[in-house]
Amino acid sequence: MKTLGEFIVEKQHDFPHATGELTALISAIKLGAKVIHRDINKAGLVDILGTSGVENIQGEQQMKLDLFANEKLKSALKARGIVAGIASEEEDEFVIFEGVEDGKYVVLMDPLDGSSNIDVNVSVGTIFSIYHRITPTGTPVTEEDFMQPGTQQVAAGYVVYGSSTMLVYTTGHGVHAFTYDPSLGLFCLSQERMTFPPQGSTYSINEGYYSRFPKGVKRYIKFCQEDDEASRRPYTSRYIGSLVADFHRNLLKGGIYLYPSTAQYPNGKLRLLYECNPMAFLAEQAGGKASDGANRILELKPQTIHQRSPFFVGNTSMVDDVERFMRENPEQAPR
Ligand SMILES: O=P(O)(O)OC[C@H]1O[C@](O)(COP(=O)(O)O)[C@@H](O)[C@@H]1O
Ligand SMILES: [Mg+2]
Ligand SMILES: [Mg+2]
Repeated sequence: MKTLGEFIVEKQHDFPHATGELTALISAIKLGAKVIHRDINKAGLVDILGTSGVENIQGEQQMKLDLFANEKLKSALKARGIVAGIASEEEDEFVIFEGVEDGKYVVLMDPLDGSSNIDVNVSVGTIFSIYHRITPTGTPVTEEDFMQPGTQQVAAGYVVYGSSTMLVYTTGHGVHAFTYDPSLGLFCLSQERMTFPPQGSTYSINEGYYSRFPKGVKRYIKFCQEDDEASRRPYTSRYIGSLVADFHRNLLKGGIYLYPSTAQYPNGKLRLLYECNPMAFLAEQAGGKASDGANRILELKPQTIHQRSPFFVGNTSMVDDVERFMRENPEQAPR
């Protein structure tokens, strides 16, 4: 049995100039995940369910668990003295860590993904994306440090709080999964070098919004539901409503997750910097693909911290199919 700590130290050989700081950074996220796991597991017994009564800059109600997870991860990351600043779904602006101007890294995070599932005991997650800062150390980070394309990510990953709690990450050398053993307080290696199965047959989209989807997406959904044994259609429809949980299932079983532009979200719902980019890095490292319907997610040039993007991620052939239907049916989502 190999723990996450041992595995990361072992993998430092992948980086000739490794200093151990990235190892320390991921272990800070690991600590935050343990604390969140502990309270999520007894959510009904502690006061972390329900809304906080406060709205974030995106106009969304912040759940108590959103704020709890944000605080725990923020303090764990700051305490390590290597992260100079963070950006988070739950922070209106990027946060400069005072006194850590020498930190080489910045972290972007979705502290609690799948907020609509918090109160109903359905799997939720945490998503993280790590970059080297581009402004000089010894100075406070600036917005520039967070506006890097996804191709510049040093590492990315997620934690899924489900029937078991798992941490899945990549540093550009494959995708590896660790399962949390609460009796030992350790994340232990459960899958190394994960890849999408050759063919997928599950599609994950909120079909309740069908009438609001672009024509190309509507055509793709019909394609998924047609009978064609050779291509394993009709596909199965599965939608948990937590990106992390839907992605994790599709990574294991083969499939595609879709959140297109809609009338309500003309630029898509998911946030490029701390949802799309990290999942896209993982998907590509697992032999899959991530697109906004036409472009590679990782090459998109960020403009703002909380910008949204249409998001299609999963088996390469399935994302290719969506892109083809979008090209053949260029009509946008009805306004
Ligand atoms: O309820 P909808 O519109 O289908 O949206 C569900 C999607 O929104 C999200 O909940 C957005 O993430 P947050 O919960 O972190 O805001 C995704 O996890 C999920 O896939
Ligand atoms: Mg999210
Ligand atoms: Mg969230």
